[in-house]
Amino acid sequence: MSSVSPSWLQPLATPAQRDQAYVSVQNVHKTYATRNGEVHAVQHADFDVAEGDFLSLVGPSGCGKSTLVSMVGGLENPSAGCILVGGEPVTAPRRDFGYVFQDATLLPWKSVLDNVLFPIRTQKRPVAEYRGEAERLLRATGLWDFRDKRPSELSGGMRQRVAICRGLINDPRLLMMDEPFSALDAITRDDMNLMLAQLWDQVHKTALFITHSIREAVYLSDRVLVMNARPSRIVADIRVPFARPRRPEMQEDPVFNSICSFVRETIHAGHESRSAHAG
Ligand SMILES: Nc1ncnc2c1ncn2[C@@H]1O[C@H](COP(=O)(O)OP(=O)(O)OP(=O)(O)O)[C@@H](O)[C@H]1O
Repeated sequence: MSSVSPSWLQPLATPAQRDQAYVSVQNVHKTYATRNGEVHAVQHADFDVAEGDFLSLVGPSGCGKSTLVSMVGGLENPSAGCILVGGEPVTAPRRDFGYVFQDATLLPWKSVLDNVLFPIRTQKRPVAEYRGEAERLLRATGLWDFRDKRPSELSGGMRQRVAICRGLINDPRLLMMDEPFSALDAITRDDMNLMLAQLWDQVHKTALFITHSIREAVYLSDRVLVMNARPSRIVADIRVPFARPRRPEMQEDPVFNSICSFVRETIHAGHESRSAHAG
């Protein structure tokens, strides 16, 4: 790697910008007590996310990505440190959050449309008022013609699209997506990436996205945080220098490929230094 930092590589943790942050993760740690002792899942996570940014977390398996995003989403509590979203401490899941997980977990007896509207029903909001939004989302993701189908009649990619529509139906200010495409084949995954990039041009939401695919992270994101293997830390912060709308040709650009190489090398360097420690 060159010793001159490229312009897309940002300094780590810039607290001076904290006032403008929408999501603020402040020196967060998470330790799990297990039968075999303590597991330090996340250590010293300290970063902010501006409103409207699509931010991806990449890093080796087990480095704490899901734990970190679960804490931001109020599904887990930090052992130390604090997380603010919109200036409010996060202590539990919130109505203005949306979630999409690796497994779409759709209700098998409900139609596509009813699955998308399900959070509205559980939150006891007036379903009729959200039908227009459900239609808009289903059209934007190419699912409108399948609105009356059951999940078992859909492909894996279609089920994940339903899960994304469901995550967006209540117009969340923050959407968390934990490896939503990891169970899909490579061709479907490419299609999902194009679909999500186009959807983001319309919805402009703040998003936290976890993926093992470096190219997917760089293609979809405004910003990519690279995490090291445990004890996990954020080791690189990249501002992806491509305007929206994102075009598939972006993936042929030398800068795109330089960023992907940098992320890969950074992750591998963490692995190597850990192996050296272990030895
Ligand atoms: N509920 C839990 N109890 C005990 N340990 C846990 C728990 N949840 C996660 N861990 C541990 O915390 C560490 C971080 O897990 P986490 O799932 O956050 O990593 P990850 O980076 O998302 O992994 P992957 O990429 O494989 O999904 C792992 O060592 C994991 O075994």
